[in-house]
Order: sequence, then structure tokens, then C-alpha cells
Amino acid sequence: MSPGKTRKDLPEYEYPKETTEKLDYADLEALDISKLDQPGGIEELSAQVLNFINKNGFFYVAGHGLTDEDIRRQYAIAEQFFDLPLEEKTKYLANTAAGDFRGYKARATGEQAGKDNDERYNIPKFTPEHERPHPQLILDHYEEIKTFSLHIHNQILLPLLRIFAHALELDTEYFVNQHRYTAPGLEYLRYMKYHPSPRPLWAIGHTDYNTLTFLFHQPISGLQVQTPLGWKYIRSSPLSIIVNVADALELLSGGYLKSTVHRVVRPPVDQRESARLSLIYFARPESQVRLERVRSPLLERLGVKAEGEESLGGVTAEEWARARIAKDHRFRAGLVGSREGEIIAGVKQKYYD
Ligand SMILES: O=C(O)CCC(=O)C(=O)O
Ligand SMILES: [Fe+2]
Repeated sequence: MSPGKTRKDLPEYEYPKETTEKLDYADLEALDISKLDQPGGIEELSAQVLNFINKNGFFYVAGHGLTDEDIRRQYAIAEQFFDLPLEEKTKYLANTAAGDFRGYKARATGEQAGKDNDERYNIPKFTPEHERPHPQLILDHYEEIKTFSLHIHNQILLPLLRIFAHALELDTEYFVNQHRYTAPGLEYLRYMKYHPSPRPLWAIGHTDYNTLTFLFHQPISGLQVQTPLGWKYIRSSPLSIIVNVADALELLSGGYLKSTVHRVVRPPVDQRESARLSLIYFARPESQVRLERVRSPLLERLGVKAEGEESLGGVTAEEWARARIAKDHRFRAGLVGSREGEIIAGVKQKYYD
């Protein structure tokens, strides 16, 4: 992404050590998106997608153009961010009660402390819609964070959307046209820190509510995917990005592409004392995109039709995400004792321990 010059304004981020424990890993495929530029590349990649995507909505992306240094720079910024005093971070609180995840989410304290041991800072798209105050640390690295985010959107998300559209026999630009960077829509880069905790489950099993989620390398094990054979760990490697299909893409594909159920568990014994940083990009459709099944020749031939899709026909990407974020807020804040059932338009949320 960037010319490989060494920047000395922040302490370098070094990855923690890998675990020596033998874990049960999911077997995931890697899509090398650099092949898209080659003749026959999109045909090959979409055939590969069709081969695995029904079995598992998690996969790796290789050939993505980000260097190890680019990624570690983002972790270096994240690490410094979480070291800021709490009163500084809480000046930038996200309004999660209103379903808005931009800004800072603290970890829970008091009676709720047992429920939530992670802090987050969500940095939205760099468009006028999302101009907002940030701590000086973020402003000092604004251009770098922007370049990193734009690279993910333009050089990784859009190529993948072209591959998915091709696989569904749609116009190659079909999904791209629902993800214009400058259009209103809340996608964001997330810095996340889990503090060591004896809780066995650090993030309850869930699906994400966006299009695709990009998880960057993090050697502290804990991320797991639900499979027909039970929960399996996701192996992380410095060379590839972990990607998962999320709700919006599931709804747009009438349930053909599956929003993956995943969770984060307490790391293995030899990594227990370390905090776990996550660097994640949540790509979302534009706010006004209706989450209804596309007219895809492939889906028509297969007779794909999702449960409850009639009632969801009018729901937009923004309404869906706000409803889910606000619901999550009520649970974390202890306003509801157990998970509520309905998300929106009668669609029930499922939780998976
Ligand atoms: O931290 C991780 O590895 C995954 C976090 C996650 O699933 C989420 O924030 O939606
Ligand atoms: Fe998630």
C-alpha cells in the first residue's frame, strides 16, 4: 500500500507469540484476488467461491496488496489509542443506544462488568457525512488511517463484490453499485481490545450485520466459527485477511450466501495473560439499499428463497444495522436481562453459545 519507509513516530507493534497448544482449526480456502487482473481470473475465482461458500462463509483473502508493515502500523495506533486515559476516550462515546457505532465503546463496569471485557473505537468512512471529533492521536494519523481504509474498500471489498456478483450471474458491478464509498452508509474500521478475563466466552456466538467483515492477523487465538461438526478455531496468518459473509449479503442472496456464526472464546493457557487486539473492517451496503433478494439467474434456477423474506422486503441496510446495534446496546447496558427475540420486521435474532 505505502512506500516501505519506516515511520518512527509510534512504538512499533510486535505481534504476541503464537500458542503452542494444538487447536481444532476450520479448514478454509484462500481467494487470491490478485488473479482478477489475469485473463479468466474472475471465472476461476467465482467458481472457487461457488465451491466453498455454501459450506462455510469464512475464507481467506490473499494477494490483497497490504503489507505486514501497513497492518502493524494500524495495530500500533490502536495500542496507543487504548492506552489513552479513560476520560479522554469517553469524550468520543458512540451513541449505541441509537444504533450508531461510530466512536468509542468502553468495557462494562459495575454490575455489568462480567458481561463485556472489550473496548472498541470505530472509525467511519472518510466522507463529509461522518466528519466528527477524534482524539489527537487519531488526527495525527488521519491520512494513514484513511489510506488504509480506502485500500480495503477499493482494492479488497470491490474486487470481492465483483467475484460474488459474477458467481450469482449478475452484472459484475451489481453489488459494487450498492457500495459506493461516497454514498451515505455506515461502514467502519474498528480497533478493538479484549482485556484478559476468566470468562470462557468473550464474545457470544453471533452473525455480523454488514456485507463482509475483514479480520486482520492476530495471533492470540480465540475466534471460532460454528460448523456442522461444532465450533472450530480460525487460524490467523500474517499473509492473509480473514473474511466472513455477514447478514446483508445473506439477505441480498436470499440466504444462499450464509452469514457466519462466530464467537470469541478465552485464549489458550499460554496466551491468557495477554490482551487481545483486533483490527477489523466492516463493509456495509449504502444506507438506503433494501435487503431483498437479487434477481439472480443462479438463485432462480436453484429456487432459493429465504425464510421471512417477504416481511423484510422493505428493510434497508441502515434500518437493519441500527436495530441490531441498539439491541446489542440494551443487552450490554443491562436494560434487558436476556436477549430479546425480534430484530425488525418480525425477524428473530438467534444467539449461539
Ligand atoms: O475479535 C474478533 O476476532 C472478532 C470480533 C467480532 O466477531 C465482532 O466484533 O463482530
Ligand atoms: Fe463478529
